[in-house]
Amino acid sequence: MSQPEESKRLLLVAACALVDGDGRVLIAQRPEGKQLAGMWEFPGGKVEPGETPEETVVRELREELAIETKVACLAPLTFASHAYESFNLLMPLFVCRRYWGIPQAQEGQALKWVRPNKLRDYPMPPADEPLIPFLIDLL
Ligand SMILES: Nc1nc2c([nH]c(=O)n2[C@@H]2O[C@H](COP(=O)(O)OP(=O)(O)OP(=O)(O)O)[C@@H](O)[C@H]2O)c(=O)[nH]1
Repeated sequence: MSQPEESKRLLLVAACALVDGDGRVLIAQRPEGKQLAGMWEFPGGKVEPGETPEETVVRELREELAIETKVACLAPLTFASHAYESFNLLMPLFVCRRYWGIPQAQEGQALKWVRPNKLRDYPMPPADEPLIPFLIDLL
């Protein structure tokens, strides 16, 4: 059952477009069993209490992809604001070109490096679609 508008919570999620030397960005496929399973998304996750969104990205890149980066290596690009049925999502999107290690899926998720103008070939959560033109412009 959908919740009335006024009781929807605001969920803060921080996400990152990792960029390689060829100007491609990394997307990851949400595993089966999760909400929005099969959709391709930017690495990231919920901002935990006490964290800055940048710290969330550094942590999530380590947990999901086993790579290291630094807060100083994250540049804010834009944000997504989307009303899902049960929550309102606010998702800053950072760009990261400097990181250490080769991304390897730590949670069984498929990974793909994609040129921004090909992102529309991959089904993404509805919140993500408005982000694509910003990446096309940047890269
Ligand atoms: N990481 C990420 N999350 C996104 C994107 N777009 C988008 O709508 N989301 C939503 O933001 C939330 C991210 O939360 P999450 O990844 O930490 O959580 P999850 O659903 O995997 O749950 P869990 O980690 O608690 O099991 C999900 O509801 C996800 O659908 C995106 O590009 N990247």
